[in-house]
Amino acid sequence: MAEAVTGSAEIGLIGLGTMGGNLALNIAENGFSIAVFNRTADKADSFHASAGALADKIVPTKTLEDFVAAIKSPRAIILMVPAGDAVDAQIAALRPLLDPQDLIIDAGNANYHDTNRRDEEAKAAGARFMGIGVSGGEEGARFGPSIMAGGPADGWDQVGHVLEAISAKHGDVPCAAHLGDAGAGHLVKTVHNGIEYADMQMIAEVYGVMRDGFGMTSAEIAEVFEGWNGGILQSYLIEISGKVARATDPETGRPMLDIILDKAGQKGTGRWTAIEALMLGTPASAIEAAVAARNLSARLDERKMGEAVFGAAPQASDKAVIATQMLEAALVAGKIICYAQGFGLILEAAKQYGWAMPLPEIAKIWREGCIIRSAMLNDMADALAEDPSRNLMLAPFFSAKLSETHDALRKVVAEGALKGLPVPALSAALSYFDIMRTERSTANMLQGQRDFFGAHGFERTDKDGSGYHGPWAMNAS
Ligand SMILES: NC(=O)C1=CN([C@@H]2O[C@H](COP(=O)(O)OP(=O)(O)OC[C@H]3O[C@@H](n4cnc5c(N)ncnc54)[C@H](OP(=O)(O)O)[C@@H]3O)[C@@H](O)[C@H]2O)C=CC1
Ligand SMILES: O=C(CO)[C@H](O)[C@H](O)COP(=O)(O)O
Repeated sequence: MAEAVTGSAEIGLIGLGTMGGNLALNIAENGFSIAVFNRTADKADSFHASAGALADKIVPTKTLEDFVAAIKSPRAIILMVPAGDAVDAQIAALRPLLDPQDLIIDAGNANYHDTNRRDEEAKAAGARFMGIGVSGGEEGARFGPSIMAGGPADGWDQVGHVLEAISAKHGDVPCAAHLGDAGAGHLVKTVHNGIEYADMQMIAEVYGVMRDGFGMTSAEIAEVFEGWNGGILQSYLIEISGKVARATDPETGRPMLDIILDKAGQKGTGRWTAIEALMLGTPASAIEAAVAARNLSARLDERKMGEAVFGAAPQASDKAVIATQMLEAALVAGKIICYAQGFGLILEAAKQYGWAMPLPEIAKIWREGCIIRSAMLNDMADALAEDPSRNLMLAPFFSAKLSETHDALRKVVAEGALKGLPVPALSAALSYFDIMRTERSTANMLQGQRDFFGAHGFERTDKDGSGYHGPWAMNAS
């Protein structure tokens, strides 16, 4: 175990990559002295040397022992390394050097089940651990991310003021909050990313209708996104979609979008969201469709073979039938539905773990700094404050918006189906909407089938109770 206080740095950070380096500069710029350490140890010195006026606030260290010794006790140490084994290995290397009251904070994109486990392991060892989700990419980390914290309340008491200071601000309200115990912060970050996947996918789908259906150029599409960003869809993702569509390749002079290969990467958080939704039995079909679309995009060779066998599907779509205003309305509907699914998933997980998850607070800390920041989150915060357990699409503001836009969503999905323009996330959102407004669904047939082949029993519409069987029991084969 380490000796008592030797250092003066107010906080420590391990992992000077894209996120960690920028977060460390942000912390220093906000007036907190910070000790830094990196696996490739020389990076700490080069980072320090390139920190300019902020160098005074940064203590570079080359061994874990020196790093730990440089931090004021009780220590708070942020890890910004890749999720999984790297986090466990870093914790294992640090613990023997720390005092029990010291706090390790995993600020990477962890699977919240890992965070729950690490929290239990820390508690069993009499130590303290927090998991915080940080969103905003490189620029957010440097100038103000959205921060979703989970872990012991005394951990938040120790570092909350630093996290609030470095976070993005909505007006003067920090986009950082303590959301619950253990993995609560990482769960919320994961769902944030799941929503991010769906939002991005739906934007890509309407881009596809404009490109392949309407035959619009990238510049024309950029103009549409730029226009939408001045309206109800105002958001970081619409804004950057306009910028991506507007950009030209410096090498060839061609639109960037014509140069970028159509194979989407993924680091796993969208998939974690979809898996979690399935495990918790809560519908997140728009998010699942977005994950599946990324998986399909990666199968470029198979897609080429498919095109060779069946011919390219997209056919021209009549702009008079599907105007760009209709695409905008379809995106509004899809967006409301994917957020309804995301917040529903958070609510379900919170129930399972007994976390008093503050849903309106989550919408508030997503208003700035993070990748899914948008004007609509303000209205979502208000709607969730009215009733956090109600499906978001039933809140009066959003039910009115959906009533105005679901017809456009249907027309876009129908046109996509007719013209071979894939719109899987918008289509999943539409099916969710249709199912969620149908009192009498078709699951009576499923129950009949289950009872027929497995005597699973069903409930009746005309009597109370369960475990009823149909007249087919003797005939089943
Ligand atoms: N990039 C983004 O937009 C966002 C990323 N995140 C999350 O932040 C975390 C860091 O991501 P990012 O900064 O982009 O990643 P980078 O690849 O830029 O940096 C990774 C850092 O972790 C260190 N590292 C890698 N492997 C190990 C290991 N086994 N043990 C100790 N240190 C290790 C690297 O050290 P070395 O220099 O030696 O390689 C480097 O400092 C991830 O969890 C990521 O998911 C969260 C939000 C946004
Ligand atoms: O957390 C993030 C943004 O919020 C990261 O940028 C994340 O890497 C994005 O996910 P993916 O790489 O799977 O697209």
